[in-house]
Formats: sequence, structure tokens, C-alpha cells
Amino acid sequence: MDNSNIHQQGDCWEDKAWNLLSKVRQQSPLIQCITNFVSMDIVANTLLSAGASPAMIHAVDEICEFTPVVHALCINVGTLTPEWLPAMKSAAALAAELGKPWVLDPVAAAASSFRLKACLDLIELKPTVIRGNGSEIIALSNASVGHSKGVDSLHTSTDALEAAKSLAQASGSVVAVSGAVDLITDGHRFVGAHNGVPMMQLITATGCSVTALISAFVAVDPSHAFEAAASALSIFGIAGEMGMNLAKGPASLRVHLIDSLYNLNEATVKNRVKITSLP
Ligand SMILES: Nc1ncnc2c1ncn2[C@@H]1O[C@H](COP(=O)(O)OP(=O)(O)O)[C@@H](O)[C@H]1O
Ligand SMILES: Cc1ncsc1CCOP(=O)(O)O
Ligand SMILES: [Mg+2]
Repeated sequence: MDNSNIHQQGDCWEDKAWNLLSKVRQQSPLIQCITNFVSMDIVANTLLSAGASPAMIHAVDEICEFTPVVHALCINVGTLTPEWLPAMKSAAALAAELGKPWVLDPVAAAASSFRLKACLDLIELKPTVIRGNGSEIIALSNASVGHSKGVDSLHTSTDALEAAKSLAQASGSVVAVSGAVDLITDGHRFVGAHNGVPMMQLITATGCSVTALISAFVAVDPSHAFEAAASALSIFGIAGEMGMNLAKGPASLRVHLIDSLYNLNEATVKNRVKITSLP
């Protein structure tokens, strides 16, 4: 989508997004990922393509040595079992204590009481950003399991607008809801990121990947988590748009999305970022 004629109320989102991607490329932040088995490969490759350094280190015995040296932590409950929870909680608590940014992906939070409680307990440990789909954010905001289809959403991001706002206000986290339009709020400000293509939903773990990318963006600018989350969502969407120009279906889109993220240049980013303020 060509962005050259869109005015963004002086927000200069295209500059912010490009500056953050450039910082990730320059600084190559180390991102600890405690993530699900399905997503490990694409999450690591997304982070590497963006210039960050992923490490899937999740044994509870390693947290006290490793978490203190990372630049950000990404926790994803996608294939959660009771054995994984202590490491997640211990890493999140340590990151919060050390003032390091950490990001939560509440995969399928609406699907079971076990998952929902785990996510709500993790939110007590003050994630910098929570990124989920519409059904996940609604379940967290209502603190109740509900309407969902496993890891997929039965809600649009817009359905979750009020839920995102109250979750952000209650938790103090930036909340991002992905979908056709990605919504980002800190409880007071609201923006929509309008990049991406529908076929991204047909590649498993694209949601997990964009959550990890948010972790990398927050790592290089921890005091501007709202801007970092919106920029990462927009940049990932642009990589999807560029990849779609070359793809024949979901499998080749996966490859081309990662290549496109790696190859994004200033002109493409600044021309395509589409982030708008919402009332
Ligand atoms: N209809 C759509 N149009 C454009 N981009 C989309 C659409 N649906 C999802 N995306 C993008 O796909 C990625 C994954 O989002 P989503 O499918 O909502 O997450 P999850 O996989 O966690 O349910 C995000 O970057 C999002 O912006
Ligand atoms: C299919 C699946 N099952 C458990 S985790 C997972 C991956 C979910 O990834 P995403 O939320 O990014 O679609
Ligand atoms: Mg997901």
C-alpha cells in the first residue's frame, strides 16, 4: 500500500519505525525467548532477519545466569504445560526486577482455565507489552475463558478495542491486538497499524513472530514501548506485503516474508508505514 499521500497528524510514524528498525540492526539486541515448540524456528529466524539475536533458553536452572544479560525477554504460552511455568514466572520476575523489558504472547488464553490463570499470573509480573489476537485479549480483560478457536481468534481486533483499553489500564502494560488492523494502546493513546496481508494468518506462528519482533524493538527503546510495539507490527506487516508480491501461497510467503524483513530499506519503510491515531 503506497503511503506517500497519508498525513499522520505530525506523528512521523514512518521516521519512528525506520529509526527503531535501524537501531535493532545496529545494536543486535539479545532476546531470550521462552516460546512454544511450533514457533521456535520462525521466531528465531524473524529475529535474525530483523538484526536481533534470539536465544531459546528456557530451563529454570539457567534463568538466574542468563536473564540478567539479555536485552529483552519474550514469553509465549503456546504449548504450555505445568513444567514450563516456573521458568516463565522466574524469568519474568527477574526481568521486571532488573528493569528489563519483557513481552507476553498469551496464545489461546481463552481456551482453558489453566492457560488463562497462567497468563493472568504472568501479567501480575508486569509485562512491558502484551500482544495477542482479539479473542485472547478479550479473555484476559474479562479474566474469563470464552469464545475462541484454539490459537485462532473468533474476534476481529476492533471487537477487542475496549478490552485492550481496560487491560492496558489495569495492568500498566502496552496492549497490542493483531488482526486486519493491529490496535495498540497504553490505556490512553490508541493507534492502528494498517500493514500486512490476510495470508499471514495461514502461516503458523506469525503472531508469535511479531510478538518476538516487538521484544526486539522494545529492547532498543524500552522507555517508548507504545511506539516500539506499533512500529514492530507495522514493519512486520510491510515485510508481509513485500513477501506477498513474490509468494505463491503460505509456504513461499513464509520464506519471502523473512527475506523481505531482512531486505527492508529506508525508502520502502517510510513509504509504506501506515500507522494512524484512533479516537
Ligand atoms: N486480515 C489480515 N490482514 C492483514 N494482516 C493480518 C490479517 N490478519 C492477521 N494479520 C497479521 O498477521 C500477523 C499475525 O496476526 P494474528 O493472526 O492476529 O495473530 P495470531 O496468529 O496470534 O492469532 C500480524 O502481523 C497481523 O498484523
Ligand atoms: C498451532 C499452535 N498450537 C499451539 S501454539 C501454536 C502456534 C500459534 O502461533 P500463532 O499464535 O502465532 O498463530
Ligand atoms: Mg497467537
